[in-house]
Amino acid sequence: MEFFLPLYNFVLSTLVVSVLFVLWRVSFRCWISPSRAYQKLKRNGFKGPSPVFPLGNIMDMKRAIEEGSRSVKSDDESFNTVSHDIHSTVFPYYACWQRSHGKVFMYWLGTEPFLYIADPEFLKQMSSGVMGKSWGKPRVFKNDREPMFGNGLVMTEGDEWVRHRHVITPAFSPANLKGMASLMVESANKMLENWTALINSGQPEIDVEREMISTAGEIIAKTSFGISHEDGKKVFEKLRAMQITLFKTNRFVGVPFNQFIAPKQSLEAKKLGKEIDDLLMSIIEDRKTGIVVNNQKDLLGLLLEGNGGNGKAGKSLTTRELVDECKTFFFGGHETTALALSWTLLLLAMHPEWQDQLRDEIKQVVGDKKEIDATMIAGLKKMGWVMNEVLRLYSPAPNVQRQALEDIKVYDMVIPKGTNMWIDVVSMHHDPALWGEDVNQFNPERFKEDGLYGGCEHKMGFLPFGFGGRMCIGRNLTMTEYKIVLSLILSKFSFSVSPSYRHSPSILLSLRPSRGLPLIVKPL
Ligand code: HEM
Repeated sequence: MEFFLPLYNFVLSTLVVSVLFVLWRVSFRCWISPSRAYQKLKRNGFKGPSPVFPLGNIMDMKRAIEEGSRSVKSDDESFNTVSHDIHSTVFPYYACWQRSHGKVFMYWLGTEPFLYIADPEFLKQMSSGVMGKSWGKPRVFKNDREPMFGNGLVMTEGDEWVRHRHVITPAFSPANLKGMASLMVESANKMLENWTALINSGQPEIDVEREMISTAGEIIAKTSFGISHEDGKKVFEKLRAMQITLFKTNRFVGVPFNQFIAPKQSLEAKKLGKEIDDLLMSIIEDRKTGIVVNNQKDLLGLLLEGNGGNGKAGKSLTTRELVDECKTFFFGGHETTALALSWTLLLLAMHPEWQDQLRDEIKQVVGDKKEIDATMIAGLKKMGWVMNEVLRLYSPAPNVQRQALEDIKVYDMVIPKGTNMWIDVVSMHHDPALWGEDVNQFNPERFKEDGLYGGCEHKMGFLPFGFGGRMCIGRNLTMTEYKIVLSLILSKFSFSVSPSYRHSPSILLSLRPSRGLPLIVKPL
């Protein structure tokens, strides 16, 4: 017995030390480190709602959402009137905190500090002198969205981001986008044939949001990695399933060990992520080895050409990186564009005079040619104003995020390294101080004289595609797709708001009509 005593003591003390170590790590991550960050932000003059450990302000946010939905019953009159004054509907907690703390304050998602910004001048001061590569992306979202974006462009940082952006940018050149236009026309025409069949069968009410998501999904899958073969279709379906798994659940982002709150969903997302990676990996390998002889001008083809072209180490992307970029294009690209088109159809349905104006413009630009092509895009000026006005009122990307990778000085305050930033685009786009008293009216003409900023009082007040070096890489692709799809729709159909439409914009990563967008569609 005495022989075993030293071994027993050793095992026991190792166990105690290990437990103490784990406890220390947990309390450092969950308590000590956030408390230090809290004190530092407070010392620097940043105020905000008081957080409660370990949920931060999450319960306040949930309460504000519940109160908002309780105050609007489904048969409520307010559903039948469409108000574009949406900030307090989609972000009730920020609207409430703004009233007490102004346009810059701090709040907490679990144990993660966030600096909320809805003041364009503060944003300008904060970002001047910080290069694209010096911004981080909130770690808490990187972990959470890993199965969707992997280490693709949206999430990379530092020199890695520079390398990815440098390799990918040429794929989005105007010449390459022109090559993709025919894929867009093809998918849009397929959708419109389907509409004609529905209308002929006596169903003039069409949920245009569902239609746009599916068509834009097909377009982005074609333009990213080619959907023409069966594998492409499978990827597309799995990518959609993963998005729904990740964003339709209550996951307490920012709360330590939150993966154990919805373990089934976390595992499901991981499983889907792995299946998508395997499918994309085999598509890429087939292209690389020439098994699929492909002269399609999709983004993957262009990136592979780029890779083969210079072949320099560090100037190309590995197969793993290409997989992540294909996923990033899909998620970053299809829903945002589809929502821009869906909200446009709603606003045009409410303003038939703008449908007429755009139809006249399309007739002038397309002339006696049979159909729109990429060379005509630039001529559709009024359509450009409409697109900007829709992106202002219903910005599909309702926020932009950053993380400070080093201390950042703004006026006499310091934003400490590690602080996350949440830039509230919806608030700035609906701020009467920036846009005037008609801020909540649909008025595309505000972009007539000032095509870039729509007469906004501050150049950082209109940010549908973000800002600085990290601005959206797909904005020209979106513009091309938007104008092609909208021109084809307007040339063949007119539309009005269905009596069954209920106006309920809400956030599910992007800003979407949560009860669909039924319109009554008529052939011209
Ligand atoms: C209406 C359509 C779109 C909207 C509103 C939109 C909006 C945005 C926003 C707000 C950002 C963040 C910018 C920042 O952090 O400053 C972004 C980044 C990005 N977008 Fe888009 N986007 C759209 C379409 C697309 C498309 C079609 C693609 C690709 C095919 C795409 C790919 C990306 C990528 C890869 C990034 C990350 C860029 C980087 O960090 O360097 N987006 N987008």
